[in-house]
Amino acid sequence: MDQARKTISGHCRVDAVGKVFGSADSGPEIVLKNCSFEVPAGSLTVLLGPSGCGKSTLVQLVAGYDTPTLGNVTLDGVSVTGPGTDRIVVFQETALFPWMTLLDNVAYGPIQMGIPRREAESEASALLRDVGLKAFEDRYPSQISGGMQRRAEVARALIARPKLMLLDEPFRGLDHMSRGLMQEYYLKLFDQHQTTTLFVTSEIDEAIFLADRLVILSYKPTTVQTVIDVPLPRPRDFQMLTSSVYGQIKEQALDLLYNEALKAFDQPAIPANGGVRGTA
Ligand SMILES: Nc1ncnc2c1ncn2[C@@H]1O[C@H](COP(=O)(O)OP(=O)(O)OP(=O)(O)O)[C@@H](O)[C@H]1O
Repeated sequence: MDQARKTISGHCRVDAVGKVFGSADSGPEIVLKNCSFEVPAGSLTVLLGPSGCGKSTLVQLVAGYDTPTLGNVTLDGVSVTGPGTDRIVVFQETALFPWMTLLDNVAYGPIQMGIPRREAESEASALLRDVGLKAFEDRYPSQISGGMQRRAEVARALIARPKLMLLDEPFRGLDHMSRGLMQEYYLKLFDQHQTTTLFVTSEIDEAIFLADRLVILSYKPTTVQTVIDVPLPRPRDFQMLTSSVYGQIKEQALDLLYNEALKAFDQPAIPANGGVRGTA
């Protein structure tokens, strides 16, 4: 990867965003309320919040797959009004084409954009090497493990040179050891490519280990509780999980999240009419 590709673009602002879901039948559900935070260019910013609080909803709004009810999202000062090639989302579910080899999967996007096949394949091959899959580039997705599939997906996202990478719980569902290894791998990749990243997780350890800054969310109606800078040096390794800085940040994050997680746990089921009382 040449220096020219190291970018300091991708500054994202989520400004006073609100999102209400619902229908005439179910009634309104205020999921996000006055949510504001920034993803500084070149940073790895992690959104951390209890399950169901609206993290994926925020990703959808930043990706432009959905629009806020209130507020605004900008990327490098330009309002997000729909999906664009400047943002790539990597989801938990694999989106690799099962009928293509890993090399073809990663080279697919550039070839579609008109890049000559040899050039696209050479770049795809270099990226697969970066994610530790060089020896597997002729395999099909079904012939590799779940963790390898996620790495191939990250390679496929990086080849598109997005300004902003959005990763929505990409390591969810992997076993504990694979997840830890994926985090280390991902950090190496981030240090190398420096693509501005918004990473979503509900795992505190994963969040602190990866983040330059943590954006901690409340439970619904969800807003930003606080933003915590993570001053752990890079490159990082798992030894840092025992450092005092790490311990202090974890304590702070746990304090903030515990009560919100309880709210999520205790939430009563929403009745079919969304809890709206009839007028007798
Ligand atoms: N398209 C939609 N229509 C109606 N409600 C929605 C829609 N998308 C999300 N919601 C509601 O928004 C809330 C937040 O969902 P979201 O998936 O964003 O949370 P999350 O924090 O990503 O959850 P998890 O950590 O469990 O993946 C939920 O109550 C969900 O039912």
